Amino acid sequence: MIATESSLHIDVFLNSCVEQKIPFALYKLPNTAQSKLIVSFEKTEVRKKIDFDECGSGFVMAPYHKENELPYFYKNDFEVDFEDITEIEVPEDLRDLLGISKTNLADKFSLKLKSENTNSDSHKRNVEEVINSIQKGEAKKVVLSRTKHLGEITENNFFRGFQNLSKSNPTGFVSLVNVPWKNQVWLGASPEILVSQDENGMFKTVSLAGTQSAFDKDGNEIRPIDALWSHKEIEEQAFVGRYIINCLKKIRVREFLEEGPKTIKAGNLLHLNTSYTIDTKEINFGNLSSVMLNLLHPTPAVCGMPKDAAEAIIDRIEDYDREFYSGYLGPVNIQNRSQLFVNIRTMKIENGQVFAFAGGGITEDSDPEKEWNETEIKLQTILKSFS
Ligand SMILES: C=C(O[C@H]1C=CC=C(C(=O)O)[C@@H]1O)C(=O)O
Repeated sequence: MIATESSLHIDVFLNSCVEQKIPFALYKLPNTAQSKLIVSFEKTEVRKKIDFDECGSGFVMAPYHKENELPYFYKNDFEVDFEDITEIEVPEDLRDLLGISKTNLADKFSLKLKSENTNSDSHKRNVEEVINSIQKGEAKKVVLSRTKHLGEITENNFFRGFQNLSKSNPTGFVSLVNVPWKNQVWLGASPEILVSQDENGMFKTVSLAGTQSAFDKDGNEIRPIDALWSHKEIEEQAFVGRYIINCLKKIRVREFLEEGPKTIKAGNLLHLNTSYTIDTKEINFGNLSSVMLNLLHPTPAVCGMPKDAAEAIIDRIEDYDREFYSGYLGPVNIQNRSQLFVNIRTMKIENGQVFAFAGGGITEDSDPEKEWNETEIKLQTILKSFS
């Protein structure tokens, strides 16, 4: 695109939106090169229960705790699709709202890493406590997570962070979301579909769990087809699949296509993945996505089994608020498609400080040391944003 009077560098535009507290969501769908930017002109927060038939088109950002907090909804007042461009045409009214300054924008998204070593003791103690609860019969699987203060942003170019993550995660849902009401920006690359429904009424969800590095100890890439999985990981993933099938049983949906488990690559990691596809037209269940969204979230990939017991254990043992981590996010009713992803492999930037999040499924066979290492390699995914 040729730069004109009303065109702006996308990085200048995004940073100005953050400064001026204008809500936006920038995202790239898995296995595509195209990105989309959605900007809402609504300065006050819009929050609602997500029913795909009623909520209109826009972007959804939902927290983990569904009881306390409704999802945020970003109406698509302004939309741009782009692939290689760096300039976007900005309408006059939005330009005025932004008060753009073209100067002083960093060329990088860089981080001053926190110098002190992270102490693994408290997470390992928490893992042990969860294993004890499981041994006492309180639950079968619990996803225990932690947050890590990575450090302070030194050069602030959010678009560069998004581009870096898109490059290192071609198969992920990469997103950069400004949540001005909380003074937070969230950046992540999710490997996990929660619910999606396309223009032909095809519904999809997945069971994703089990984690290993995509590289062997010599740094060579492991082909997904060669990956070996332990009993613990196979069981951990099966819990999620069983839960999805139980949700379908509850609403009497019997016709679905189950594919997997297969090993998939997500950035620097490998996971076990099974997908479930349903033709909503064939079974005459147009609103399946809304019903399933409500039943599925939070799945045992981020919470546990049985759900209520796992939720209570998480609330008791985790010593921080997950906020949007392990919630869900994505476009709704955009080009007749809705695609919501689980908000994992993510970080928040708040007052220039960066906090990343990672969790792992604990079963009675878990080993605290290995669980700690798993959260560390998951955090590596998000560190790829910086350069
Ligand atoms: C909860 C996370 O990952 C989930 C998704 C895939 C594999 C997982 C696991 O192996 O434990 C988790 O269930 C996270 O990355 O923070």
